[in-house]
Amino acid sequence: MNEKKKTRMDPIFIALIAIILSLIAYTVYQANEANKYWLKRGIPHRKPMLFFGNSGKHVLMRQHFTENLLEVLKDFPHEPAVGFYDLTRPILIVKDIDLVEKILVKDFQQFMDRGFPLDKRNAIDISLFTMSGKEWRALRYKLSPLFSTTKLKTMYGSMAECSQSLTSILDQIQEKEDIDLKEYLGRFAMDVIGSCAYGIDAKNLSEPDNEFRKMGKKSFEPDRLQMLKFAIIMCAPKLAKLLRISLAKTDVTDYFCKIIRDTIDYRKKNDIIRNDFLQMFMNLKDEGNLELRIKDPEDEYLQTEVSYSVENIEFTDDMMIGNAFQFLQAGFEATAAISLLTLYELSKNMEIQKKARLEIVINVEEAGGMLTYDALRKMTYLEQCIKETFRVYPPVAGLNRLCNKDYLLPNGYKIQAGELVMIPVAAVHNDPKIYPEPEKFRPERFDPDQKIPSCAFLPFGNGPRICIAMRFALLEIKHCIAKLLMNHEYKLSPNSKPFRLDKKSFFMIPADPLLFNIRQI
Ligand code: HEM
Repeated sequence: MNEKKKTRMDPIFIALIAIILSLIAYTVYQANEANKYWLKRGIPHRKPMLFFGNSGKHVLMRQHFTENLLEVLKDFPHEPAVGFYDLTRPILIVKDIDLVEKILVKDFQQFMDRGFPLDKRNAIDISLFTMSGKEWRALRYKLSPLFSTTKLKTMYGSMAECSQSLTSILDQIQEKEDIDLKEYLGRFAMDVIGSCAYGIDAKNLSEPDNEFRKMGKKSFEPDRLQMLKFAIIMCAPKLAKLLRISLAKTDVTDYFCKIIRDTIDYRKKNDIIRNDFLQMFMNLKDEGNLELRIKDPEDEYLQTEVSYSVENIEFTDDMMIGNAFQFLQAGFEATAAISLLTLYELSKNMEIQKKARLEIVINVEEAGGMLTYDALRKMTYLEQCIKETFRVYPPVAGLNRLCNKDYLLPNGYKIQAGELVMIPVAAVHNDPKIYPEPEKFRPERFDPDQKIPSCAFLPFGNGPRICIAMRFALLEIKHCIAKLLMNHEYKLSPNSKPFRLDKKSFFMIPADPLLFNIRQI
């Protein structure tokens, strides 16, 4: 009886093994074929590994993505564009700054989208960053006024309140005590965005163990599952859609979305109108539609009144929540990282720190002892220090663009419609032809009389898809550093380990805590 059962199972078992082996063989074949893409296109590239392409070390968290790109590009110092495999997905890396300018600015119409495969069923993934085409254009147009000078001046008061809390906490620190500034700057950045964006007192500085801080930190904590999800979304977008894979971490997004929803309800119930990001999203939702004015190229010869056709694009609930969440999240990590790294560089170069402080003190005195918006604007050397930090540690490794129509490069090579292009920011920032001795920290590179080509400095990207909040982020960082340098002197603690990049992080942040000793002035 047992014998009979065994013989009946065998064919099923064999068939199953055959199916699995065929699937493996098919997957290996497909991956192998994918690895021939740049060879067939005649584009210089590094030999890819099966399944891992050229990004294996990064995906396995053994190398930061910025280092990954720099290492590959080192093999091709004279090539303006190089083929790269992000796992199995081919991407054209363009580092020649004239080409970069064409892609990001001059021929933007052909490189308008980021090519992020967006699954609209995941509300939280819908944001200005991931949106494309007409929807992106209409929303970008509506949101840009959020960052006008008038709006920034209004938000400046909230920033000043948060920085006052920060310096009061730092005042309590003893001179010889080692402090990990990253934690304090992270709390400050969260309080600022909570307050400027949503009118919330997030209390990260006063109550460091609160839920807002924990969730904010968690949203950027890299883990292997997140890496895997990202890899599936980028390399197999159809599979990602089928499995409804989202980059969002459910507990984090649930928490922040609840805050956003509760704040909206509270404002509606109590007729509260504020001058912040959330109000703008609420107004758009009330208007119902985003109006898109489309210029008809056929009419351009008329040269007089240009005629527009108008298209209405619905501003959905999901768009409101997704964008509100992205604005909240985008403000957390990168601003704190750059503030920390500016203080790190200024602590390694005490002369630069002294020079920056002198400029701050003079301008504050001229403004009657207050760190006002206008006083801050005059601090050009401080701004140069921050820009140099951005050059050395650009938070975002690459700017992605999707080519939507065949595009001929000056060297005769064609970028095909549907191909992904990436601008490797750190490679541009480390080009010795633009920045001699790029490994050195030199704020003088950004002296007003130094002419740096516009697409040679890209921490916020460039062109119509440049970071919408660039001025806000710069203002926050500059205000924070000015306030800290006004009140304290910063030195690196002898116990601080040398800077080592955190390979697991999305941004360029240190793997070990940078320890400082501070002295009240
Ligand atoms: C130091 C801080 C920041 C850095 C370094 C940074 C960097 C960037 C970069 C590199 C891009 C892509 C640009 C491109 O593709 O050309 C971007 C886009 C974007 N950023 Fe930022 N960002 C920062 C802060 C913020 C903040 C605080 C917000 C929101 C309040 C924000 C909102 C956005 C949005 C919505 C986009 C998409 C813009 C679009 O596609 O139209 N960013 N950012």
